[in-house]
Amino acid sequence: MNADLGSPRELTGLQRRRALYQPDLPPCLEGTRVRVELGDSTTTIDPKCADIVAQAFPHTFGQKLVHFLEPNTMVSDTQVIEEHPPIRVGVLFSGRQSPGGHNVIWGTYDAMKAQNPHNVLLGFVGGTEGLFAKKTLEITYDVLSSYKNQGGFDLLGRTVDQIRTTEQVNAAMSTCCDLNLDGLIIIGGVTSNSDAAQLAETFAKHNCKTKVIGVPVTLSGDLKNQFVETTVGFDTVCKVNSQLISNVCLDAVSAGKYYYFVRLMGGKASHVAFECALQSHPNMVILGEEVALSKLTLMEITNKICEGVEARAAQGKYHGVLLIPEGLIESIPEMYALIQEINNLHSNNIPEDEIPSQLSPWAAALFKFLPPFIRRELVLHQESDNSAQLSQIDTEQLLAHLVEAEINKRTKEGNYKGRKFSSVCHFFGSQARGSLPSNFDCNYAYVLGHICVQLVATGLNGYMATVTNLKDSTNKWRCAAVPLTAMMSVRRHLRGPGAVPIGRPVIHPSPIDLKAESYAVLREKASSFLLDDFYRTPGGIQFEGPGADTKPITLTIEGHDYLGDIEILQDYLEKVRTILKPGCSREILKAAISSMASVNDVLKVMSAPLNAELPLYHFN
Ligand SMILES: O=P(O)(O)OC[C@H]1O[C@](O)(CO)[C@@H](O)[C@@H]1O
Repeated sequence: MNADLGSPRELTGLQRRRALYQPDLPPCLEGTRVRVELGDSTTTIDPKCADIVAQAFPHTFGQKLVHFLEPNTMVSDTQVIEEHPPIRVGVLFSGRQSPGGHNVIWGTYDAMKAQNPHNVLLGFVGGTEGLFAKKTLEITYDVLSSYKNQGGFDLLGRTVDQIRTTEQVNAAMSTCCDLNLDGLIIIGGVTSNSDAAQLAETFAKHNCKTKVIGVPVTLSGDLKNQFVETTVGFDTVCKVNSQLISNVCLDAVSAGKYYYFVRLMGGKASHVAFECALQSHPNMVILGEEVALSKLTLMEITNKICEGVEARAAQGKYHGVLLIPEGLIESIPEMYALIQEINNLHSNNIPEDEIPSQLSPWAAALFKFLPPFIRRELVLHQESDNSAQLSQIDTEQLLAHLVEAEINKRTKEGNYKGRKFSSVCHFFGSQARGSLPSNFDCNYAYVLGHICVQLVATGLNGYMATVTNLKDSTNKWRCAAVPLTAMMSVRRHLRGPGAVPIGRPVIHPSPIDLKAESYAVLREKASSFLLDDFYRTPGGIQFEGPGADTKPITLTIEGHDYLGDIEILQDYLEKVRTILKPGCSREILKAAISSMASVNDVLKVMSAPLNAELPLYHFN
């Protein structure tokens, strides 16, 4: 563990200014008389798995949904927390670094101190290992001061995102009992929240008083379902990556000689690559979900890219930008089968260097076909969820290598008459993960921290803190909590009616919905993206001024009551265009903004449409 964790740090001017930013709270969380309503009982996200989940979680399955009420709502069946006896809560970063994580802790701290100044918040230093080893740091005003609205997870750090074995669960339980904790807040993605559910169940079974609450924090944006609209960190990571991608696009078109192959972090699902494509308009993006659906082979993907290269060469263009998600490699059917074999060998404790010789003849042939660097990366030890280490597999280099070989072949055969193909490869991962969080992530995380405290105070166990209506301004956000078991399912062997569920219930990463409106928007633009160099420059994250409160494009598009009606959008856009002239004065801008339904409507209009770019407006 790093000895510097949690120490006060010297902040730059920008960091100091960010530390002063005060996230907004929705009305339902303001004041000390927060009202909580219990709603319908839950089953699971996949009704076919309900029995299995119920059996695995007899103490925590089927609990009710929880809503936080607006201060003036008249409802009879509500719980108003009048008195707040002092509570003790522990918090840890279980998942991977994601911008905004610190604000969950800040929100928790503020809510606890508002309830009762004697409340105690303990942070576990070093994530799960700190939890097992009872290594804590008391969170105080001073400790927090240099971490508010800041990137990283370095207030507490993290180790392995895993609380799963009996030994680990028992260690966590004895820590919570010894420290007399009323609540344990686990910050992380699908894996961490699945483990949180297991811990909640075990604590309930053993009458341990600690209530376990999960918080959806992961840059991957894949903890997404009917209850969770997005995760903390996704917005920031997409904004930072989109800026980097757009820089690379401008570089590519300036020199006119390279193809940039950019792989983006984001786990198994392609949400980050998808959102970044909508924000920066690269020439091509290949989503893992599309490849899995069409069962495209490695060679078919290579040919698809080569066709794009040829089409651009026919227009005299020898540059381009291609985005791929890190999970693409696992979506390619033959690679998936190979990776599964490797995973099985790992599970049987076969050492990395012996894996190649133990593969089936079919898998061995594919393995041999791959370039040596990919072979080395494929056999690396597994992630905590026993899957391949996607961040370590240079799929962008593999594709660049295969495309080059194919273009050379076509050139020799006389089928490609353009210039030589050249590529530059990048992996954009931790560059974005460590960023200062956007206002959206700062607010979202801070609000989630507040919700966690109310859940612990209400005595709820095995819940995830959630916020919906995120596409709107903070004062319209709806705060809630959902039993973790309601998000669980069991993977099936085969698709179709004969499918047999296998494995233990967990919260699975959600793939991109290829029937969603946002995906239709992307596909509609695909040929223009490919040929027209329709690059978009969203710029760096804006912390103040117009643009500071923009939301992820996918989140806004899927907010149907807003963007579903394209005519309303165009109407707004027209209004903005006529009222705001480039370089207009601050007064006109203010008047224009207040004449709109809300500031957010204006900002959404300015940020969301793909085909209707607005000029930049400057304050005079
Ligand atoms: O930082 P680590 O431990 O290498 O983890 C990397 C993984 O974590 C994530 O950032 C989030 O799950 C993935 O996108 C990535 O593959």
